[in-house]
Amino acid sequence: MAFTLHDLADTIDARAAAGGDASYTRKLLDKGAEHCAKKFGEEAVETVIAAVENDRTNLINESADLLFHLLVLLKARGVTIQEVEMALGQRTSQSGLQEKASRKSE
Ligand SMILES: N=c1c2ncn([C@@H]3O[C@H](COP(=O)(O)OP(=O)(O)OP(=O)(O)O)[C@@H](O)[C@H]3O)c2ncn1[C@@H]1O[C@H](COP(=O)(O)O)[C@@H](O)[C@H]1O
Repeated sequence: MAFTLHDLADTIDARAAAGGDASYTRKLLDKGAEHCAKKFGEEAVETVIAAVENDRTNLINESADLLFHLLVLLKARGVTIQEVEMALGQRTSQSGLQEKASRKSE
């Protein structure tokens, strides 16, 4: 069976609950949400560079780093992947352009 973001989120939950610091995830979380956000930003920039350079292998690897750091950031702020999926699910009844227009009128 394919490895999913839910599997990764479960691993991150387990690392957060475990004692000690022999874990990169735990190290990030112990440094706080602001540090996790900074790391996510760095990975986003590296992903952008890979995309602009049209480096397919790097784009895949940087995207994996980016998604891992997003899940750690969500964990640091107490947001679950299910909540993000719910937000995406609520958008399926309208197009991206409609969703953008509705935000402008708020
Ligand atoms: N998917 C990942 C994953 N992707 C990227 N990374 C780490 O993210 C870091 C990003 O690279 P950088 O060069 O930006 O970071 P760095 O210079 O090493 O780190 P800093 O000292 O700057 O924080 C690397 O150290 C990668 O190993 C990950 N670390 C862990 N996971 C997953 O999380 C699981 C739990 O990992 P641990 O918490 O380490 O047990 C692992 O089994 C993996 O499935």
